[in-house]
Amino acid sequence: MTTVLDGIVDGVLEDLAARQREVPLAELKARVADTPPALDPLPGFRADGVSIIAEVKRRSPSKGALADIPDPAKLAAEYAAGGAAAISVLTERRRFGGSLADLDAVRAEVAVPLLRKDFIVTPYQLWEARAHGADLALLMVVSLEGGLLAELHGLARELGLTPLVETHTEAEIARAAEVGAEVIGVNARDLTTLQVDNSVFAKLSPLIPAGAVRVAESGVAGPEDVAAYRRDGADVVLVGEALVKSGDPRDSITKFRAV
Ligand SMILES: O=P(O)(O)OC[C@@H](O)[C@@H](O)c1c[nH]c2ccccc12
Repeated sequence: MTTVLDGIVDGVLEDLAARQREVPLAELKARVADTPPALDPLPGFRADGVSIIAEVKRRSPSKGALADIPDPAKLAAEYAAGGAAAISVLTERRRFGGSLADLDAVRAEVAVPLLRKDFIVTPYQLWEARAHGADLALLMVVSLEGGLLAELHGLARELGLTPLVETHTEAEIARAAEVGAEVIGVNARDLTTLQVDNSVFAKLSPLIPAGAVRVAESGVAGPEDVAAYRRDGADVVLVGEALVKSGDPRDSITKFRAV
């Protein structure tokens, strides 16, 4: 059965092929050599209280248009001022309206760690992430079969990137643990069906190895949702929609951090 996710990844691979024709890997590698080293997000993630990853997200396959975000750097500056521990920049174009240009713009504006949020299934995308100033990269277990998860996890770390290893099931947590993931996310949204179920985090959180950072992803509408994730063991909560639609994202993050 083909899922929503399969369709997204097909589009990602077509866009990727076009970029690879434009920018050979050797050129990306040269850019990486000239890029300042990646920032370490772990101290911020492990700090007292709940940490927030604030996402720059224009639209999504499940919700359609969320916000225009004509100036992603300005939004990111608000996120940083509110005390976000990291900023997630969606770079997927077709379904989420993002780009590497958004990542560049945000990188030029803020000094907080940046997550490249995309459907990363090849080494090239990790080199791109680093070349465009990302400090973290999303690796979705569901999309990385066989040895690919370990391969990309290893390469990310060689590049100084911190992998955020995203899961949605018990079996995926086991695979994240197997590759030694230090930062494990549980997405409340099943990307094969787009259904959101916030209770998935509470079920899977106890299965995350002790010592790994626990990230609750998706499904936050307000501070009470952050508080619930926190009670269920989240060190970090990743929020998109509620922040891009908030009239005052700085204040929203301040409230989320205070739960
Ligand atoms: O807008 P929300 O419900 O706060 O969700 C943010 C984030 O968790 C979501 O954008 C996300 C989580 N994992 C992903 C993987 C790919 C694309 C998007 C995502």
